[in-house]
Amino acid sequence: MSKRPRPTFTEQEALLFHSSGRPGKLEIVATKPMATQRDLSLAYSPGVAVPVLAIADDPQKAYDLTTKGNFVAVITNGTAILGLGNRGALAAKPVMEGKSVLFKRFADIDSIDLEVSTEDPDEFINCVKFLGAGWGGINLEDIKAPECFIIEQKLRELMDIPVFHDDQHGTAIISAAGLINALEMTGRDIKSTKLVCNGAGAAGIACLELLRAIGFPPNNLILCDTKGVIYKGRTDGMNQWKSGYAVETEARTLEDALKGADVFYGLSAKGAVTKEMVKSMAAKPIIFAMANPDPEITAEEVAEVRDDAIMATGRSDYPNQINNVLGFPFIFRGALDVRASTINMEMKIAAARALAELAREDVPDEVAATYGTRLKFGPEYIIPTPFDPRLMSSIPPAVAQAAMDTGVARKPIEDMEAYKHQLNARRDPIAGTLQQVYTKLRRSPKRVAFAEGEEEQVIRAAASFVAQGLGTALLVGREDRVKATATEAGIELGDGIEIINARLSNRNGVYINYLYERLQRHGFLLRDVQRLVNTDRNHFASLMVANGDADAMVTGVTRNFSVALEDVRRVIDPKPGHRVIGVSLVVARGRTVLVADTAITELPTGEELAEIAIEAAGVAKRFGYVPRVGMLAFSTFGHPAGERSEKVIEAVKILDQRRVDFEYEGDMAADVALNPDLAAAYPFNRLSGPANVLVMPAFHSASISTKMLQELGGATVIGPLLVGLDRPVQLVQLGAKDTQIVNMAALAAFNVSG
Ligand SMILES: NC(=O)C1=CN([C@@H]2O[C@H](COP(=O)(O)OP(=O)(O)OC[C@H]3O[C@@H](n4cnc5c(N)ncnc54)[C@H](OP(=O)(O)O)[C@@H]3O)[C@@H](O)[C@H]2O)C=CC1
Ligand SMILES: CC(=O)C(=O)O
Ligand SMILES: [Mg+2]
Repeated sequence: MSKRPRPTFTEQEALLFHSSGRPGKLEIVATKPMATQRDLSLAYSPGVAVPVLAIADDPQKAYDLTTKGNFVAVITNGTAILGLGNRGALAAKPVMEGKSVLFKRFADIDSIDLEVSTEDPDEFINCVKFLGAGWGGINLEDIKAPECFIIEQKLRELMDIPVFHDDQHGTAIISAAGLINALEMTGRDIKSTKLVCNGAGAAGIACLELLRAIGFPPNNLILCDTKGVIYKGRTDGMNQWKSGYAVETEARTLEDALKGADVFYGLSAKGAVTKEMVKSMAAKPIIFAMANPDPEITAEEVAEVRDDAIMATGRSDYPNQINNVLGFPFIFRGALDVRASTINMEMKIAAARALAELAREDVPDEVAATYGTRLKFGPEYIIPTPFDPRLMSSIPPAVAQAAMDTGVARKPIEDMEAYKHQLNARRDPIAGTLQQVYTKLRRSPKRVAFAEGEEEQVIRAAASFVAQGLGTALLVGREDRVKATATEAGIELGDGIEIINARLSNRNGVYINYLYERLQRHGFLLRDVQRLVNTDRNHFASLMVANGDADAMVTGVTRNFSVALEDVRRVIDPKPGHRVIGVSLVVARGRTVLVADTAITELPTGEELAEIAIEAAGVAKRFGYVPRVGMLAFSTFGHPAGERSEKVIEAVKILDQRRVDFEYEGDMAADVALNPDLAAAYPFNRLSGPANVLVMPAFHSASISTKMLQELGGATVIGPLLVGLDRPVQLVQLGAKDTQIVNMAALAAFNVSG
């Protein structure tokens, strides 16, 4: 089996990720203006009394007047944190925060984590039942068996919102989906397939419950725990839930049970299965080793002893990730959207079937771009990945439909097609965009020169670039300095990082000749050029790229953008027939737009604005978008008239003449370009939807608007990306942090300007 490169990270990086900036992973943002006295009077007393009385009168109104309908609480007591066991409620908080941000990231669900510090089920139940009315649903998490069964069952009885223990049902749904496909691929029938599940806790028991519900004969399902096989008559380490799955069998150990078995489900702990056991399984065995963070047996170990296995783990860095992240955001999305009172078995089966179905479908272009390759239904692709954008439009409708069919939907969906469109609009596209860049690089790693190689954050970025399998990092700097900084900061300089000292490099002769040729008629003496090559890292790194010694370059941490760009431009020209511009990716409220020119031309002419539009549309295409370019001004279609708008009008005429192959329109104000309701006043507008590329009338408006969006609008801004140079170079902002540098290095290596 082929292995994807592992996006490894160090323990230090994991801690820094969580502690940097605002500690933790979540913040709460107001959705209504809180600016004036009137706003406050409406948000709080006295205005808030009106919705209070409305809800007191009709509790269902809480869905319309509060966050309830889009709000899920992730609740734990920390007794079974991943496969790490009982580590206490507080230690579970990073996992629960993680789950909350995944709800938001994948399904636009707002969520809060709650850590309840008790191991007593009754105390836990009491706590949750009194708190729960304000939420649309409850995701119980990492609570150990058997207490989790008591807690969930009781809360389901007491509450009229979905209470869903994700380790039980989420895992059961995702693994069932993968299994349905693996069975089909290996020509097996559900009625005669023998499955062994190691782990008789929350996840293991629920998985078998779902398998029975989809048609597995109970006698073909063998369950094991730390004491071995759960057979009829066993008394040691038993409870009523395990008893429900006890079978008549001679097998007493996992080793006995796996002899000749078709399927292994691992929901226990790292390393619980040996290669010998895998060897003893039936032909074409199906092995789902799902313990986190490390599986029962690794894909490599299985590959050593079998070449006919279908292998899946809970990890994102190998093919076939069977992890509940594929389910919970989308299952709750569907349940919340019909205001379901519960998540029942029919909804779970519908989710599993929809997920299995999705992996069999042809992968459309947009998804292929996200994966970096066109995956095909087969042993290494039995289940979609969490980044598959189709999950959002296929799982929630299936869950919602099943809720409606079984009478638990309090607000049935009237138009399913319209609902699917709404779901698509809720997706956050930028993560997919960056994911696509990273995936492509992993398949075709590049050599990237990090010009400011002695800076701590640059060394950190280089180490991360290499560890993520994106390529080789060439740190330009003095070896002793780089090493001393790395040691002091606790960064390991492993394979894949090369330190290149400009002064000692054997390429200097070549670089000096190259640069002298370019600069000799621009007032530079040979001595000046020698000094630049030997002592200036931007010149040196640019020369590496220009002479094919590096594929791409990143710089800018220690120098102003314009100064760094000047250095680079001495070495590298614009690509013939292209214009150098800056494009920023602005991500806000689930929408990504490209803004140009955010870096170079101060007051572009009409001709220059047209060229900027062409370059920016090219970048949009490289990212997999179909460009719709809004040529922005303070005017909309000639009103009010003004000198800058005339340039924009001229640019549109030039684009008309050039018959470019993308949609563009203007002059138009930003709100008309982005808001279809406002655009409706101009029926002749040629854009088929809201603009996704905004060409600003001048550098100042581009720079000011993106920076304001970042500071005031909560937008994430990536860039400006330098576009139109003959070689891939990216400049980060002065003082950029390591993650920003890695992103820019990756974007440089990906070569956004094509
Ligand atoms: N991939 C995914 O999406 C998910 C994976 N998981 C993983 O499943 C595992 C169990 O989680 P969960 O069910 O919540 O935990 P629980 O604590 O509820 O259950 C753990 C079960 O595993 C058994 N067990 C532990 N170690 C071994 C071992 N070495 N050999 C055999 N049995 C063992 C325990 O046996 P006993 O009863 O004898 O104590 C118990 O039955 C974890 O590793 C977790 O990360 C869970 C949810 C989702
Ligand atoms: C993924 C998950 O929920 C677990 O391992 O517990
Ligand atoms: Mg869990």
